[in-house]
Amino acid sequence: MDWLDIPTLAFVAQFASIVSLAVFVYLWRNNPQVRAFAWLAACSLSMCLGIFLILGLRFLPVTFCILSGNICLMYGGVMLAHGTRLLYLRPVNLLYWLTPLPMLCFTGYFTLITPDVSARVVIYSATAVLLTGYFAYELRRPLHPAGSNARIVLLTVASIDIAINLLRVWLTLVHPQHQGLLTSVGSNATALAFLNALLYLSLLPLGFMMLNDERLQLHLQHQADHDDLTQLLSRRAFMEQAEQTISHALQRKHSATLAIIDLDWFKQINDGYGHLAGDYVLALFARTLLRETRGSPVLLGRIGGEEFAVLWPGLTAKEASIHLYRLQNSLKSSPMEWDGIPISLTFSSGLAELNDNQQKFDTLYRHADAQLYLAKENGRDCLSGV
Ligand SMILES: Nc1nc2c(ncn2[C@@H]2O[C@H](COP(=O)(O)OP(=O)(O)OP(=O)(O)O)[C@@H](O)[C@H]2O)c(=O)[nH]1
Repeated sequence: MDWLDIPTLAFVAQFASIVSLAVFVYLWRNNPQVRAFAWLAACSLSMCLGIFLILGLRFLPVTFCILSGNICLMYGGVMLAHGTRLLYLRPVNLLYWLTPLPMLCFTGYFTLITPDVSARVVIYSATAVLLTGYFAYELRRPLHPAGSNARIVLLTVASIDIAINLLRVWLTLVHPQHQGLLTSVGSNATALAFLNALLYLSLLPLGFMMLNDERLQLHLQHQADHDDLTQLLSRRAFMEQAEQTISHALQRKHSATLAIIDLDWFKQINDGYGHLAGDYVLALFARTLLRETRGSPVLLGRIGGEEFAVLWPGLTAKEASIHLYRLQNSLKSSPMEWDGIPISLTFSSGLAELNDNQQKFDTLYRHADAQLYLAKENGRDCLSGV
């Protein structure tokens, strides 16, 4: 079969390793360590296959050039995927690492298959400039405090990398070599490829340092934003996030509903069964609240001792009340137990909906609070403001 030659096999192997990597990373996307190792494993795999297939042809200078070029592209990909995740403290957007894949495949194809040596060098150098430029562009976003030194290092490396690759493109265009598939390119261009690969390799320890740093930051941030007992948002975090959610809803002209929930006669639970029982009831109530509000985007917080807040972006008060009635029914149909003794628990809630008079979180909150007061006045175990 004519088409099944060594370079095609090399390209297919490289492509397959990238696809399997994509699947692997996607399946394990919640584990940053796995993502990093998956990238490295895929890099090593494609390097090994490349070495195996190309060394067989005994054209060392070109092997050297292709390997270093691919190393630089792969590590560019690693930094692109992990650099953004590490630096901006937000989950990896699939597009971040899918974007460079076609570029990497395209480059893989041209580095291994096209018969024009100069074209190969120009194409993969230009791709490297694109990747690095994209990565440097991503660095414009604010970093978490521990990342600012890393940002300087990364920007410096990215600038050097872009300069090296532009130089390679220029050198190759000035001294083009239109020869066979595996013929040596100019030694200057090869040396620059090696330099580039070294540059990216030096970034690896930095990448791992940042990975650990990010995990620590995320852990601390989670602790600061969540209430220990219920694992819901703390009052401060809820207020901050609710304000943002409200301004987004206003921009998009969506509705939003805030409910403040207060457990009824909670002091009696503490007095009757002890503080530990009170804690248990609070934690269990939070879990039930989570369960009964699942299915729609929602912000949940514990904003006081036995006071909770729920913000539903996109829902009217009537729609939001359906969740609260469900919660009420759930508490009644399966009462909590402490030491085998059933504890009946009810709550009162005040709701406020975003409308022409209530355009700010503050007013929404005050209105919901006033409604809660009415609910308590009306004998508790009811909703007000629907
Ligand atoms: N166990 C426990 N109790 C808490 C916690 N935070 C606040 N409390 C108690 O919650 C009780 C709230 O009592 P009150 O404000 O009188 O309210 P209530 O008894 O629920 O009465 P109403 O709200 O009027 O229905 C107080 O006894 C607080 O000590 C907590 O984290 N754990």
